[in-house]
Amino acid sequence: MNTTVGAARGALQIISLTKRYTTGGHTVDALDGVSLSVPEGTFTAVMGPSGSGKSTLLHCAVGLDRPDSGSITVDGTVLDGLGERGLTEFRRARVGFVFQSYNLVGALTAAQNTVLPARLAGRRTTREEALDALDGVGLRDRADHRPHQLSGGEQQRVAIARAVLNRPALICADEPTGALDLTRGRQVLDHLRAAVDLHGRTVLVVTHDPSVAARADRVVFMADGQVVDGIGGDGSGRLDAGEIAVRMAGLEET
Ligand SMILES: Nc1ncnc2c1ncn2[C@@H]1O[C@H](COP(=O)(O)OP(=O)(O)OP(=O)(O)O)[C@@H](O)[C@H]1O
Repeated sequence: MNTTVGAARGALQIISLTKRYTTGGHTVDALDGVSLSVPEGTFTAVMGPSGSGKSTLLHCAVGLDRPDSGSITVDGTVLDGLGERGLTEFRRARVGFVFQSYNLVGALTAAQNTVLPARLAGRRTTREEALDALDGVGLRDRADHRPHQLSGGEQQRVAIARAVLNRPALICADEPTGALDLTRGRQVLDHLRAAVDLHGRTVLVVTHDPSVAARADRVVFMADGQVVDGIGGDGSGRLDAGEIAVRMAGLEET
């Protein structure tokens, strides 16, 4: 089944993506014909049972992994034919990461980490720019701290400042609040929301948490490597965490 959710044009367009893993004679269709369009300036959450293909989808969308077939376009850049070097340049210039496994460089200060992707992409940056970005996540006074001197939540906020400063076409987050307490998790979501509402960024978040998904404009549900359901995205206002939890429970039962 191919399911297309959302508008025809967008910051991210995924068409008929497939990805199969074969390990020790065992085959898994991690992505089984996923089509998804994420409009610019929106916040989309991806939910689904464990093993449904969420991380694989996110990794393919940002060029960290390659699908077996299908097409991915991010803000006009078609990833399909890009070589390793092209993909690396694409990631540096066009995507902001808030991933647990793609975190801050330990030897650099918060300010240096914040401007790192922009510098790697060849853009000149100033300390003032870094301080402004850190100010946006309430961490201006921590600019000269190194990651080990920051809490987990503060590190996530530096990752968000970094993601926003680089002006990427797409900000992707994998369980951005997973390791955080309620208050810090809420702050991280406030900052991601502000990146969309104040800076017009496009955000894609994978989460298991209905209250996190409820902060999105739209929730896309996956099961068995396919997009099987969606909620929101029609501009009708706040999503309801209870409704999201009910849909998730339905997927986990099947
Ligand atoms: N490198 C790999 N080798 C073999 N199988 C893999 C690999 N990566 C993922 N898979 C399999 O592909 C399927 C989808 O995995 P994926 O990590 O995308 O799911 P997920 O929805 O993100 O799960 P979770 O919520 O548990 O993180 C799973 O069955 C998983 O075991």
